[in-house]
Amino acid sequence: MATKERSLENAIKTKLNEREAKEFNRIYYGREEHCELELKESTLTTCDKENIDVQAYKFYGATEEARKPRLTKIGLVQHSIVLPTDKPIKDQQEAIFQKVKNIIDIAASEGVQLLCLQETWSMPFFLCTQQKSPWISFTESAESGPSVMFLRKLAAKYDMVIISPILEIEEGVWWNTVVVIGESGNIIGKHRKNHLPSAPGSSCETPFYSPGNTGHPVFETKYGRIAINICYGRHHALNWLMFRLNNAEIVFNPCATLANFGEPFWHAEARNAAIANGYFTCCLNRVGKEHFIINTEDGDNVVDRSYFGSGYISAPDGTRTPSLSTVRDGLLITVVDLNLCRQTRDRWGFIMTSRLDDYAKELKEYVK
Ligand SMILES: NC(=O)NCCC(=O)O
Repeated sequence: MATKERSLENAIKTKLNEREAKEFNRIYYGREEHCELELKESTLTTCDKENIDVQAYKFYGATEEARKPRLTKIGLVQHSIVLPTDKPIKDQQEAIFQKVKNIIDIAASEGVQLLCLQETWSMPFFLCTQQKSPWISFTESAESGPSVMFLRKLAAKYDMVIISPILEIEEGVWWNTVVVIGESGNIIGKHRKNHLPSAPGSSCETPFYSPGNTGHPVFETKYGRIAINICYGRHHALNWLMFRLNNAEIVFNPCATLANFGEPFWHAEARNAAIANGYFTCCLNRVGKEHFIINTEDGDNVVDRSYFGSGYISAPDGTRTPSLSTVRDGLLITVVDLNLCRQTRDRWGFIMTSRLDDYAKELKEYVK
C-alpha cells in the first residue's frame, strides 16, 4: 500500500482562496507566485507512471546593463531504496543505480545542468545498524568506485555536473564524502563532511567515519561556483559562512534526516543560510522507509527509519520553492540566475556590515 502524503504545504494550499493563497505565498515562500516552469509531456507521463514527484520553478534576477543573466538549471533528486536491506549488496546497489539513472535521464531531457543526489544515495543508510559487516561493501574510492564510475559516464553523456554523496574509503579510513563530477566525466574535486552528528537519535553514524579534513572548498564548475554542506553541517552557521567567504554561489545540502528529528528545523535552516550569505541553497533529503534486521548474539533486533524528503531551493533574496513530496521519489528542477547573488548582496550589504574582524578576534580568544 502506498504511504500517505503528509504535507503541511498542500494542506494549507487546499484551504485558501486565491487572494489568501497569494498572501500565504508572499509570506511563506517570499513571493506571491511560484514562477513554475513548463515541463515536457514525456516528463509528466514518465513521472506519473513511475510515481515521481516532479516540480519545476525559476528564480530570475533583475536585468543588468553590463552583465547578461547567468542562468543555470539545477536538479535535486530524492529517492527511496529499492530492494530489502537483506538482499545481496550488489543487487541492492544495481537496483538503486537503475532507479537513479531513470531520474537522471528525465532531468537530462529537461536540460538540467547541475544535479545533486541525496546523502549516501547508493545504499540504505545502514549506519543505524552500528555494524560494518556486510555493509563495508558499499564504501568506495572517490575517484573510481562503482557509483562514481556510473555517474561519470552519465555526466559525460549529458554534459552535466553531478554532485554525488558517497561513503568513501581511503587506506582503510571511512569518510562521508561528496564527489563533484564535471561535465566531461572528470573529477573536479571532493569534500568530506565537516560536522558529524552528535545528538541522541541521529548520531549512529559518528563512530564510522572521520570528521572531514577538506575545509570549505568551493568548486569552479561550468555552471557556477558551488559548495556542499553535508547534512548535519546545516545546523552550523559558521560552516555556511565559510562557503560564502570562499565565494560560493550555490551551496548544496544533501541530507539523511528523520521526520521525528530534523523536520521542525528543515524549512528554516537552508533558507536562512541563503539569506544570511547571499547565495542559493539547495537542500534535499532521503525519502522512504528503511527496515533492518540486525543479528546479535542475543537474537535479532529490528531498526526502522523513515526519511521525509521535502527538498527545496532558496534564493539569496529569501524566496523559496515549494517542497518535494514527503514520501515519494522526487525531482526538483529550478532555473536560477546567479546574478541574483550579487544583486541581493549589494542591496542588503550583509558582508560589508558583518564585523568579521571583531568576530575573528573574539573567536580566537574564545577557542583559547
Ligand atoms: N546524516 C546526518 O548528518 N544526520 C543528522 C541528522 C540531522 O542533522 O538532521
